[in-house]
Amino acid sequence: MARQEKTIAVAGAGSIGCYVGGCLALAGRKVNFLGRGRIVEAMRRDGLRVSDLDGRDRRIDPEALAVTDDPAMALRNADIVLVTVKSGATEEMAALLAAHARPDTIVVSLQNGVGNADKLRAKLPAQRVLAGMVPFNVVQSPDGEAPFRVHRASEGKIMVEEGVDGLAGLLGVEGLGVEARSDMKAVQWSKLLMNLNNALVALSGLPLTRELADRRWRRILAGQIDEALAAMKAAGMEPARITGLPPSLLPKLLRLPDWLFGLLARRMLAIDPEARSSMWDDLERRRPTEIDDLQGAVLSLAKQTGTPAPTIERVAALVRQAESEKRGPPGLTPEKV
Ligand SMILES: NC(=O)C1=CN([C@@H]2O[C@H](COP(=O)(O)OP(=O)(O)OC[C@H]3O[C@@H](n4cnc5c(N)ncnc54)[C@H](OP(=O)(O)O)[C@@H]3O)[C@@H](O)[C@H]2O)C=CC1
Ligand SMILES: CC(C)(CO)C(=O)C(=O)O
Repeated sequence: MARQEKTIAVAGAGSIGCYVGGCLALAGRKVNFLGRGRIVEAMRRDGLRVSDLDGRDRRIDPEALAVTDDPAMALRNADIVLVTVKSGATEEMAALLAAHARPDTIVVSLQNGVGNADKLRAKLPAQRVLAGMVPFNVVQSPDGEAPFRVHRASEGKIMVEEGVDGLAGLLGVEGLGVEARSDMKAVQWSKLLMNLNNALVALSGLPLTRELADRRWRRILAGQIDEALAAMKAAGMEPARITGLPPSLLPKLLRLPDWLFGLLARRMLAIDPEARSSMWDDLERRRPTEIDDLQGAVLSLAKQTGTPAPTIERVAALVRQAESEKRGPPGLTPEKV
């Protein structure tokens, strides 16, 4: 795949879309950002700042950015579309792609959850749709900071489904490691285990490092992971190894005393102190969360396989309550969960 001539559209210019698209644009790739509202206005006015916990801090001037809220303009000449909207907006984005993207466009879902690539496939029979997985957290600058900044707050390589020659090379640029994988379903289920923590960060309101440093929160996460692993086992599914540790050992690691966990999980804890979770971002902005696609996906599997999942059910109920109250992250203690 010849790199410089390809046009890459970012469908959903938010945290992940602006970080990934920003790294690609900085590397000289042609990038169209499709976004809306506050972020489109900010990027048009002041450009984009892209930083990371490895110390990179780079800027793109507004004149060098192709940013629009017009789907036709962003999508019609795209060779690759990276879908970076939240799960609840996937169907809407799929309809825009069906209307505006070329049949030979390759669509890559860079979303959490295990069902978004399939939702896109169902609406886009002509296009090739690949699943992807983003392991790192991205923090957006607070409202009013200029230029709008996206900061990669933890480590890890993006994984994309194999099958399109040169795709990992096209997307793998400075600040952005990309690996092609043949086992994306197993990768996504494994990421889902990590994402069971998004809700705990959202309910506590704590930064990820502080939440993970507290064994009381880790025990709740371990309980959710145990339930998810039991449901996956009953369904004959094995989550992939995407961190240094086999997924089956995660609950054991999480239940260790704080001092030992801190020692053994040093790599896992290389996280910016500002990082929280994308579900915390949603409660903070009074938006719908991805609870149905994260805890909800495990609950569906648990129901199908007849395995109990009381911890996940309770966490999901608390997130749904916070979502409907629209008062932001409720700041719960582990005892309240
Ligand atoms: N944030 C993170 O650190 C991580 C996120 N992920 C996953 O990546 C995916 C994206 O998350 P994230 O980047 O946080 O989400 P964001 O909400 O930050 O970004 C999505 C953006 O897409 C915009 N959007 C939605 N629909 C449209 C549309 N029809 N046209 C134009 N713009 C649209 C949204 O605008 P509006 O706000 O107006 O709706 C929003 O700005 C999720 O599945 C998430 O779970 C994975 C790893 C880490
Ligand atoms: C924090 C992280 C990287 C892992 O849970 C994430 O996927 C998210 O915020 O959605």
